Amino acid sequence: MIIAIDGPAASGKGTLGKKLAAHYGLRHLDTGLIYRAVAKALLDDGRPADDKTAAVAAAAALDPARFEPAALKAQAVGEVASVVSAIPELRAALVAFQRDFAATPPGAVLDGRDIGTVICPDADVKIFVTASPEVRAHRRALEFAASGAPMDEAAVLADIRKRDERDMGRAAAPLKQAADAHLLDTTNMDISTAIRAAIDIVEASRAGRGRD
Ligand SMILES: Nc1ncnc2c1ncn2[C@@H]1O[C@H](COP(=O)(O)OP(=O)(O)OP(=O)(O)O)[C@@H](O)[C@H]1O
Ligand SMILES: Nc1ccn([C@@H]2O[C@H](COP(=O)(O)O)[C@@H](O)[C@H]2O)c(=O)n1
Repeated sequence: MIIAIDGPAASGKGTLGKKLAAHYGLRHLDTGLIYRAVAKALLDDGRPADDKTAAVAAAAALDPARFEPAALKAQAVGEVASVVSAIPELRAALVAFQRDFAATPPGAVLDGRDIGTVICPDADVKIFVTASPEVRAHRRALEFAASGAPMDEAAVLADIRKRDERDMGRAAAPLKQAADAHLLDTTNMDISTAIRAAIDIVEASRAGRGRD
């Protein structure tokens, strides 16, 4: 089974992706980490975020087994990731890895921005998870504070709005809900309610097409 989860920044994609993968015994790929790793490579090398050649070279050198999520989750890395991810050549260079991951038994949950629309258009289940920008900013600010790197919530909200706009407005694989994706708005749901709702979506989809 392949489950595609897309949605805007800090909407809860990774949280749901991890839980669904554990629940169904699938592998999980947070595809945002890939774009963040390319962004970090450019930052470390002092390259501009729109350096196409350096971005494609960084993609070719990536080793997901060596990703350090804590460093990649920094706000500054996310900001550059949302610029670098608009480069069509970079996106093209990353397609095969993501599709191979999805196709490897026993199946996978991938979360990102273009999973249901571009990477896995034939996914068994597609979920588009969202929440209001204010709620997402609040959750992310709590997360930054808990990690020991507190950030002003208004600044987090501004960053989220800017990233959403870039991700939805770019020409290459923009963030949008696939026509056959189930919308999950978690604005008024706590984590356990959101997970239950996501499992209900998967179960309803499986029942609809005969369990696999
Ligand atoms: N329904 C929820 N209620 C409360 N907090 C939540 C909920 N869903 C996720 N969170 C929290 O919100 C924060 C962002 O969630 P998460 O990292 O899963 O989002 P994301 O969409 O994967 O983010 P990114 O865009 O960076 O990939 C985390 O701290 C997570 O614990
Ligand atoms: N499939 C994807 C995943 C991510 N991006 C870009 O990377 C940025 C960081 O992603 P997070 O999920 O970790 O927030 C994001 O803002 C996107 O620009 C992408 O384009 N496609």
